[in-house]
Amino acid sequence: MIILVLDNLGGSLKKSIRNIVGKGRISEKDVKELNKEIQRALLKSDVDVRMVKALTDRIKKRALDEKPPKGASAREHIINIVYDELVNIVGKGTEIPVEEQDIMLVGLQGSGKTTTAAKLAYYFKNKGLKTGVICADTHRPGAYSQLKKLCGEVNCLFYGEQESEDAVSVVKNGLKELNKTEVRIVDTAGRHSLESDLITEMEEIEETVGADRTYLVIDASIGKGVKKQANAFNDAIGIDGVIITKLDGTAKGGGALTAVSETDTKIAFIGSGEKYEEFEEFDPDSFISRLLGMGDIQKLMHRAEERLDPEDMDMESMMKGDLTLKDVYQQLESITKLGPLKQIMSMLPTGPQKLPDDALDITKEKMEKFRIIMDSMTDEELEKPQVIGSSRVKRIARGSGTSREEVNELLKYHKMMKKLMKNMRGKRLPMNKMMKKFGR
Ligand SMILES: Nc1nc2c(ncn2[C@@H]2O[C@H](COP(=O)(O)OP(=O)(O)OP(=O)(O)O)[C@@H](O)[C@H]2O)c(=O)[nH]1
Repeated sequence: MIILVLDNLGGSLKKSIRNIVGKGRISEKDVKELNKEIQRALLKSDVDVRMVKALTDRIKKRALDEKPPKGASAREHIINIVYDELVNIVGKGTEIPVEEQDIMLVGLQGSGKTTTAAKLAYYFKNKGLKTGVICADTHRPGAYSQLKKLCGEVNCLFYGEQESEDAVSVVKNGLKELNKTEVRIVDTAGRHSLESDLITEMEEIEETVGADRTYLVIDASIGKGVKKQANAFNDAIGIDGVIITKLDGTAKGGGALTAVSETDTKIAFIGSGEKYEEFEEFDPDSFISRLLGMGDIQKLMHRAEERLDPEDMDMESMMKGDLTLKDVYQQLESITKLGPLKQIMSMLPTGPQKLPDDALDITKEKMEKFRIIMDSMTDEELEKPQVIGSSRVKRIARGSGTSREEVNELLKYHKMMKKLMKNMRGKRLPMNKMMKKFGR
């Protein structure tokens, strides 16, 4: 799952959007306030200042000039505008062709190219294409063995020449050697700055490979210097897309966004860990939907369809009547089938309440424990958990061989779910309508 590039943006933006309620038309003051939040958050995330200014100017102009479409509230209208403009920056869905191709990876030293080469190989191998990787990094001593080892783990072909200093010749030989593969990935040497001899070598490799796709690999935490770098790579060999790595770190991500905008390309993939599986296609839609707090409903629904029997997830009944502990247990059980509860919650448009992080950390073992605890409860307690005071907690813990903390934890879930359901009920919308309303 994507870690938000613009984590900073999420909370504050949601808050200002939430403030625009019940209005037919957006005021200049509303836009100003919203734009201030957007600017503050984006600048904190290291997005280029001119880019931020241009974005918020466009948002302001459109918000004040354009009339909300018929039937849409001012709030929906502004969400759409912000959404559109953010999509304009990160790029609309990038298509990753699943076909025979030569790929070249370039980037600054340590940006994660070598790791990404293996991740890409794994990605295409999983799509059923025969994949090979060529190590054209003849500068860094450890590059050859690092890539060879990674290719072994991913189980794809590898070509490299440990002793060679001539990257262009290695690439030529590698392409010949791997001519039976369908996807060939060339990992090049990292540039720590843009030395002219390395630029020349990169141009020569690009000519030799005749790459169908050249990806600029960027460390997510890269700051303002990215603009110059991205332009230099783009001028030298032309960039078709950006791969952002290390999104699992304390990434701000603004630098990467600037690179995308500067080179007029799109984010193709994102990497969020050292392992080769921690890599996925960039999905701007879900990224921005969640950023705006609209809930990634489509994804959730899709997953629900994939993994659940329809009767497993009866959201409407969850919202009716009083929740018993048995209901909570059943719902927790079906919801956890969808994925980690925390993730699910982040996808649902549940409104302003914030759930404690640890409360969402629910595992199979925990579910088993809850079941045991509930076995020690009377029918009355199961139907009306509010009757359970501290002496009953003690008794239930003793009876079930668990601790009082564990019993209280189950009761905490009950309270939390009840609150959540109440909140949804407050919207007076049946779930399916709500999905439509928030889904895109
Ligand atoms: N946490 C995390 N670490 C990553 C990710 N991608 C790469 N790394 C780590 O970043 C470090 C540098 O990655 P490399 O793949 O060696 O980088 P490189 O660009 O090939 O390096 P040079 O060849 O020196 O230019 C390694 O320790 C990787 O394990 C990622 O998505 N998340």
